[in-house]
Amino acid sequence: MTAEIIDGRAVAQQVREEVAKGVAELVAAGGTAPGLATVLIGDDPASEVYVRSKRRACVAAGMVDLHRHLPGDVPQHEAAALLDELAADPAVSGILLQLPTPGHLDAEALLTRIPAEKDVDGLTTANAGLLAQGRPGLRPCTPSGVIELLDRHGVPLSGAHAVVIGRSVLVGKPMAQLLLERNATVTICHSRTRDLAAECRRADVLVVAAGIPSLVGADAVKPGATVIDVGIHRGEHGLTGDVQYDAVAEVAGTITPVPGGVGPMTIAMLLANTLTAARVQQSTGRR
Ligand SMILES: Nc1nc2c(c(=O)[nH]1)N[C@@H](CN(C=O)c1ccc(C(=O)N[C@@H](CCC(=O)O)C(=O)O)cc1)CN2
Repeated sequence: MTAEIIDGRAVAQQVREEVAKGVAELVAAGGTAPGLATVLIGDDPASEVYVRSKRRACVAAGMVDLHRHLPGDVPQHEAAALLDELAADPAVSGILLQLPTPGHLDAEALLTRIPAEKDVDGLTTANAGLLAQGRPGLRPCTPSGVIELLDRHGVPLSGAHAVVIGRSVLVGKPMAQLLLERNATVTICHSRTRDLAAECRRADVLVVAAGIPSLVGADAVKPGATVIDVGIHRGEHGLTGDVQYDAVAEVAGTITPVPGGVGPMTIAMLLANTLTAARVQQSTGRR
């Protein structure tokens, strides 16, 4: 059996077109084009690539690019002051602090400067709390992109057994909560999980966000399962994920590739969140 491949680039393009339409409608109705402030600190090459893609996507969707770049040795109080300035600026609908930040900075403390309604990355304590309580809020981009991929491919979640490998604040924990919100039975696995392969074999939907190249092989996948690979690793053979793609594609029913799977959805969902944030701010007169 060879798995159906989920084309993340195609779904991301659909989402981006829908967002562009939403922006045009907002402006036609007398609103203001959403403004996205990406904040990049330092010159990590991968972060530069991601932020450039976010800025291009933002402009292509009809939004205003309000990017800010700080030097890698910026003191904590200056980075915090920039976020405070963006938080107070009515032209800024959404703020995104690109992660990771340089080691001398306390990224968690910086995130607290972002108001929940402008937190288009869904990473503040306020939005994480709303998600944990099952209340509306801005959701982290990568896990909400995974849900979008599953929905648009008709993968049933209610009553399904979902296994998430990874417990990061960026992906694993919110992923598990979003799956729970959709009535999946969710198991979270991590580095101390005993017999990882046995846990994974119980999954109808397996989301791998471990950050370990080729961690999941065919022995860990139930025949016909949906396998979503969130990992991304740069090696001599190009980009690879946390899943042994060729072997797992022989067992799974549906699978995401790397590249071209979850990655493009991260940027598409950032745009969707920015439009949502702008709509809420403009409808409540906060802008
Ligand atoms: N503040 C944030 N920081 C980081 C996040 C995030 O969601 N918010 N996620 C990652 C990196 N990331 C976005 O920032 C990201 C990763 C991958 C992709 C992507 O499109 N990947 C492509 C391959 C692109 C390439 O050639 O490198 C793919 O998988 O097809 C987009 C965004 C960490 N930091």
